[in-house]
Amino acid sequence: MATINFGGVDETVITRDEFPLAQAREVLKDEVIAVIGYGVQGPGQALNLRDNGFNVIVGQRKDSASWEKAKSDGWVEGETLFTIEEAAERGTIIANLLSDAGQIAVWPTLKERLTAGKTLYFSHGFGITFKEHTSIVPPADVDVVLVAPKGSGTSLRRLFLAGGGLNSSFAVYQDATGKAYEKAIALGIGVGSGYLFETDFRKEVFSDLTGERGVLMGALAGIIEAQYQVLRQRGHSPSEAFNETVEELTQSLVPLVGENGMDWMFANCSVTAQRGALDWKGKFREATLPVLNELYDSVASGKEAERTIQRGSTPGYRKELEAELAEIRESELWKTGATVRQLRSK
Ligand SMILES: NC(=O)c1ccc[n+]([C@@H]2O[C@H](COP(=O)([O-])OP(=O)(O)OC[C@H]3O[C@@H](n4cnc5c(N)ncnc54)[C@H](O)[C@@H]3O)[C@@H](O)[C@H]2O)c1
Ligand SMILES: CC(C)(O)[C@@H](O)C(=O)O
Ligand SMILES: [Mg+2]
Ligand SMILES: [Mg+2]
Repeated sequence: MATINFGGVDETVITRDEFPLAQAREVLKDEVIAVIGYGVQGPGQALNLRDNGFNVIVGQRKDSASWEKAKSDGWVEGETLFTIEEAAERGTIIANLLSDAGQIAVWPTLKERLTAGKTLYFSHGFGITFKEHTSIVPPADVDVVLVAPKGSGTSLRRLFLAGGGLNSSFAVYQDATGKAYEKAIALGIGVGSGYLFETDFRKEVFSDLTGERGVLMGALAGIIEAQYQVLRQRGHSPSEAFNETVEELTQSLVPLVGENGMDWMFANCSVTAQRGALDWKGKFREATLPVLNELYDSVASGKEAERTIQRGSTPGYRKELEAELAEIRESELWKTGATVRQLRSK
């Protein structure tokens, strides 16, 4: 463990230097990690764990698209790929990577197989924190831990294959064996984390739901739509509106922010741009602060969880979701994006 100063605040974090892969393998050498669910996080975590030398099996609904995907990723039926019931039976660490709404329906199946000394693992504090809505209450004699990669399962796998790691938070909710803490860290290293920072289940879910509804996804998509609309309504072409709103953001400026911070990105743009951005930044902050506070309140009150569960448990919801995504894909903005992406290689 290392104490690192983050902008003036000391935090204890774990990196692969302090907790190398060999140590993680030693901690988990007698464990069978059953990754339940093979959607987005499932493949990323299961494949990274497998390639890192851990004993991993996958549990998935048979004859689903994800079952076929698991087979094409090299998981073998009857050897490393099982039904959810059988994988949970065989696993000593049950990694619950079903969708958050799906976890409710499958919970009785998992609970029955969580015998004393096993570990229940999550990548989100959702099920435990919102137990009034999910009824997920683990038996007292199992360890309950969390490792939440801060990014898509796709990125977790891509970064791993490129020799890097995605930062993750980790938490222990219940330590029945006295070893939950080291197991959580070992799992975090095993799934391919960059550095690990500690949290608790409640803070993880509150921050995660806020982040994805806010700057990371919801606010980003909303502000892009708004600016594109303004430029189009003021007579600019799709190319001009898209390049000034999205293409430059993703291809030029945000990578600069990632490399060296916001001020460095500013410093690498014209003085004209810097003056304007500095003058307008505050207005955007003040305009969005009330919305972000409203969002946090909605998360903290359980309203967001309730809606996620209610929508996610509605039959046919996946189709509705796909229709909403198709509406975005088919909009002028994002159709322009598709054309612009094709032109990148020209
Ligand atoms: N998607 C991400 O990149 C990401 C990132 C960090 C954390 N997480 C967390 O990881 C967990 C898994 O998320 P995900 O996005 O990979 O899930 P997902 O939506 O891709 O679904 C995962 C699997 O759940 C299965 N499933 C859903 N409902 C089911 C049911 N009723 N019965 C049986 N199987 C069912 C699906 O077949 C799928 O294989 C969640 O807790 C999520 O919040 C996800
Ligand atoms: C990848 C995200 C947005 O960070 C994750 O939180 C999710 O729910 O998929
Ligand atoms: Mg999330
Ligand atoms: Mg997240």
